[in-house]
Amino acid sequence: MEAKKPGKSLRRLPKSLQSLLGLKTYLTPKWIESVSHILKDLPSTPVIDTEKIENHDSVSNLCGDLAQLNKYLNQLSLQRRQALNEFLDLKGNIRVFCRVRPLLDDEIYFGLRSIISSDSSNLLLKISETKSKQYVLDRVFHQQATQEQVFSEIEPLIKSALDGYNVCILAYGQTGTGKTFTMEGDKDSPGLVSRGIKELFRQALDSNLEYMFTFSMLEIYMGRLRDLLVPRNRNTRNHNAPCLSIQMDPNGDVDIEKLTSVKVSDFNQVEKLYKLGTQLRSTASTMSNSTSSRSHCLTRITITCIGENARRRETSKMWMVDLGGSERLLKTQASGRRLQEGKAINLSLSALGDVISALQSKKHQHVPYRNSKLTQVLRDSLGTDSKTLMLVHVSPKEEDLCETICSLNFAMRVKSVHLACDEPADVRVKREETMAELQEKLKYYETKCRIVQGDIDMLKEKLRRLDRNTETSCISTDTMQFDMMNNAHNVMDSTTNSKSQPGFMRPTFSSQRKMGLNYHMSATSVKKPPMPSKRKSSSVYAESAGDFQSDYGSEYSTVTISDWKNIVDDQSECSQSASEKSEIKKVILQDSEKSIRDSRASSSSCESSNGNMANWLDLQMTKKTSVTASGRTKRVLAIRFDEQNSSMIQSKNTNDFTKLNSNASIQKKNIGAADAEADISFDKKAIDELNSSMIQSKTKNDFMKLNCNASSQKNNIAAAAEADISVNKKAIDEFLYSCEDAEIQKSNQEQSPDLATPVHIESFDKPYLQLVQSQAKVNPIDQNEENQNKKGKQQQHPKIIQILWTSALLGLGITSLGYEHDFFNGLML
Ligand SMILES: Nc1ncnc2c1ncn2[C@@H]1O[C@H](COP(=O)(O)OP(=O)(O)OP(=O)(O)O)[C@@H](O)[C@H]1O
Repeated sequence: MEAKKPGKSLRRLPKSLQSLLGLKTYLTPKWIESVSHILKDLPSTPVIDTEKIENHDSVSNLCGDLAQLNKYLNQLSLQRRQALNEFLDLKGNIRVFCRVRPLLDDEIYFGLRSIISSDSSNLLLKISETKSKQYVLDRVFHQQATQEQVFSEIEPLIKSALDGYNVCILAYGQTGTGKTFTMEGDKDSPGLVSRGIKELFRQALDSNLEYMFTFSMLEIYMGRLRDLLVPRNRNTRNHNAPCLSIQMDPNGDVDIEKLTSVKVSDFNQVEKLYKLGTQLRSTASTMSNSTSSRSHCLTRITITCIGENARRRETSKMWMVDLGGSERLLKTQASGRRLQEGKAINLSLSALGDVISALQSKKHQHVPYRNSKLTQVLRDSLGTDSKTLMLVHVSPKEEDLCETICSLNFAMRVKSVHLACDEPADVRVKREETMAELQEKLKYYETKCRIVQGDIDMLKEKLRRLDRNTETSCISTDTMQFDMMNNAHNVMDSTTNSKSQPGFMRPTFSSQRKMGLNYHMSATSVKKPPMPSKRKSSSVYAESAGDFQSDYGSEYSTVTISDWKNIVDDQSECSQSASEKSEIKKVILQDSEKSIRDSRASSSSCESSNGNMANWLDLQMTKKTSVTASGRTKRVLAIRFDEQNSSMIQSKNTNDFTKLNSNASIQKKNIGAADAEADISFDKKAIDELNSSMIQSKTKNDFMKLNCNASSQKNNIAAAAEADISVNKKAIDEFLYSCEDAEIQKSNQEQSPDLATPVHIESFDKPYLQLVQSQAKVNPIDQNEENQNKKGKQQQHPKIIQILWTSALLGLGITSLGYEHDFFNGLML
């Protein structure tokens, strides 16, 4: 059989024997002499596992390269960011686009003709047969422009949002001109919200940084802010829903109290939430539009970059706003509630125009944010330090001419001053040249970033492969040694009178009794190497939720969106996915809410940490009283654990891998540590730990690779265990048969009190030999490992090592028990 390379344990042998000699006062001179002989015969230099060393060499080289590349990538990213920011500054931080709605089928049917013609930045409006008016905008999308084309102009803003800028995209226009179509889109042509968020996740994945996203949705209906991620009763949703309030935090950031924020990690999660939110939005049939939006719908995604200081802000926001339709109230002949709604929308749109105009002119000291809830909410995302895009929608119909002129006048009011006709031609040319240069730079940096990122990924892959190899060889060698020692440990377990001693050196139970040492032995006294503490399954989220809990003295209830879907609007739409229990809502309730809830006799399920949706909905309906409470409350939604797993499968995160990898190495070390106090069952625990740490991971690659590591470890451990079991059994057998002297194994002493007295091998009769062998067979650890992996590969130790070890063990046992004889001499080869 092929001899296995000597590993860690053999290298440690001299050291162990040296420390053995340190106990010479307790040992007989003959024993010392024998051990000294063994030492002399040992190779003077430690045996080196060259394969492992080579690996480590390459690993350290690769790590060095990786660090350099990461540094370079960070520099490139910074330069890219600067170029982008300059580019957007030149383009204007507040830009105004115009989109012309195509004539709809019924309009074509009735022979209506468009009064608008356009090119990329000019719009010509036919006012009469003889008169036209021209408008110059940052960009004009003609009637046939697709959603993709519109989105392509928005893309740079997504990058800015990831770079830490607040971004605000607003769809403005007369009712029925296609604002909702642009933002929401339909099944075949999704709108800007879906595309924007998808792109956000894509770019986040491509970058070498780690991001955290949360999703929120609210509407401003008649001056009231309402959470669109909180279900409301269908009949009362427009009137009795709780109203959120706006606060400014000390940094000047807007904070909307009680607004639900859902942590999201992929687009699918966002899509579900967005669909739910839009279903709750207030709409009604008007003369202009059968499903007219009667409120402003604001979708927010917050982006937090973990461990990156070079961003503009630690947490940035991207707002995507579908504004309510502007309308001439006289024309719509609205009355009652529709009239009130129309007035509220027009007032807030006018306030928005004032704010943007003030920001654009840069002459105003005062920006009138406080004039409407809309501008208060968007305050920190409309300023000079943010990127704003206003998409003005117009109708091509002649009958809408007045509204179109109003909308375009609004666009002129808010559009960038530098694009006005009064910009001198030479200034304009210069600006355009600089922009073109910056665009080139941007392209260069982006390509370079991609190439470097590719190199980094390649190096990481190499590292993983090397690491796996190292791990495998480490485990297969060390575990084998470890098991061997473990068997020795079974033979001669010990107390901890000298922790620095190898386990096998410690006195046996009976010898301690003989020596009168205070000895307590129990199964639990066997020490295990330290285990990494088990983390909660819903890692980051649970932690943050815990913080909220302590901050606000509140408690959670949990609601699944499937329940929610069943209760909230549109049964038919929701039923399709009603069985998907995808998200868990973790809501932190304030004390007032809690007391209301507690007082409800039937709310037992709500009181548990996993309250059901019906109770939660009930709670929403009783909130009329609770919203007046002064205490601050946060609502937080978390994605269900299995959903997180699926999302982590889709994400790529190098930090996680490193963390997990280091976890894995800890485990590996623990597994590999040839400590006689450990046992094989620890390996199984270590694997469980490793598996649990994998579950906490957020990345597919890491998950897969770690899984692969874990299984290879499992296999290795099982294989090594099996090999060792057989090797050890064989060694014991051989030793027992070939040597004339031996001591009874400690395990036998413990398990058979009548055998506790040491017995010479001379006195071994056949039944005793059978007993020793059967002990080895019934050793539960061995049995377990054998059952675990019967197909594991057999591994061999050089016979000499086995004899040396066993000699040392038995020698110590015998001498410490006071038996002196020459058996060592017989062992010397
Ligand atoms: N670019 C477009 N291509 C095709 N259809 C469009 C386009 N823009 C709008 N429409 C259609 O016009 C109709 C009205 O559009 P939409 O509801 O989006 O208008 P709106 O501005 O949101 O109205 P409101 O302010 O009342 O909510 C819808 O049927 C929509 O499908």
